[in-house]
Amino acid sequence: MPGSLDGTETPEGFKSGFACFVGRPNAGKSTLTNALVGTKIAIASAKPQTTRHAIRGIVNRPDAQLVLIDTPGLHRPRTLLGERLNDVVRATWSEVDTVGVCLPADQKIGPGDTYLVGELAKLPRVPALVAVATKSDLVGPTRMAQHLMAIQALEETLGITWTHIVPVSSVTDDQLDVLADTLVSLLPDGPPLYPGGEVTDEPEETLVAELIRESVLETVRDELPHSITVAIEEMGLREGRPADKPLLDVYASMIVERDSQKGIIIGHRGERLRDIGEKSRRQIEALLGTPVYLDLRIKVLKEWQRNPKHLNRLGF
Ligand SMILES: Nc1nc2c(ncn2[C@@H]2O[C@H](COP(=O)(O)OP(=O)(O)OP(=O)(O)O)[C@@H](O)[C@H]2O)c(=O)[nH]1
Repeated sequence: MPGSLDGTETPEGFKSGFACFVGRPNAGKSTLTNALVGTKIAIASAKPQTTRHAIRGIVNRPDAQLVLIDTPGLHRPRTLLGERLNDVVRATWSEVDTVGVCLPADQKIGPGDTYLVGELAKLPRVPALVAVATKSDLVGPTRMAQHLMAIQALEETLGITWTHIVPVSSVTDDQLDVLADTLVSLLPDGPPLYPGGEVTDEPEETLVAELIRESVLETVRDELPHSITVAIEEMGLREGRPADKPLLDVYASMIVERDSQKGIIIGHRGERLRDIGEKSRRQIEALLGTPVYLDLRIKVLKEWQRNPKHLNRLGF
């Protein structure tokens, strides 16, 4: 008996399953996820390694439901955080039906890419691999042809098989439909895994923390390395408000490693901190559709990336 979506029967031949995009930092994974899902969920930014959580977007079509998981990048592990992230990545890879390996067309295939694909090849159960030549708008046909040949050549050097190789651009919407069809074709038959129009099953607190982190990175640009994380201390609707005038209280901490970084975030006379707070608040309101009171603080947790106690508290 097929499952039902909004009370209607699942059509014959309906497909559903999971996919994730992998690739070096800045390969265009988040942008591609957003372009396919059509809602901003994963966090895209010009800075590498902004995606730390497995954020899912759902592509709902009349013939299929494709659940996209946005994993953090695989690192050559140097810190405990790096190792934990790699475990998360491998666990995700083992659960999906297909992995889209994003190889940006404006960059030569490098050691980072071969390392990544090599790691995929080592999994006990290798998912269907689709090579996605991202950012096709940035190159001409000659460069694209070279790139596609280099991608093809990985089959022999790494002992893998691409089920498909698809060039796409998330910016000009080039071939996104082809990619969606390709990924859907690799899913098993089955009813929708998530009924209704949900686009994410990530807890709201995680999304809110990611939005704040994005605002910080946008505001401080190149002055702050990636040693910042955001923790939601408390989040809830304020009691005693009339039902038509809800207010969401959010108490959040931005966690940095050094006092000097705290100064960078605060800025001259606290201007930056105010900017970050304002930007974050507007984004959270847009995401959740509720007015927000945001209490944003900065904490210095020395060397949090290396300390297991801190990592556990932060959910890594
Ligand atoms: N021209 C062009 N730029 C793109 C395209 N896709 C992504 N970008 C840009 O490339 C940069 C990185 O994109 P992201 O989607 O954040 O990359 P990512 O792979 O998720 O990056 P990490 O989170 O660091 O792993 C951003 O500045 C995007 O705007 C594309 O199709 N064309």
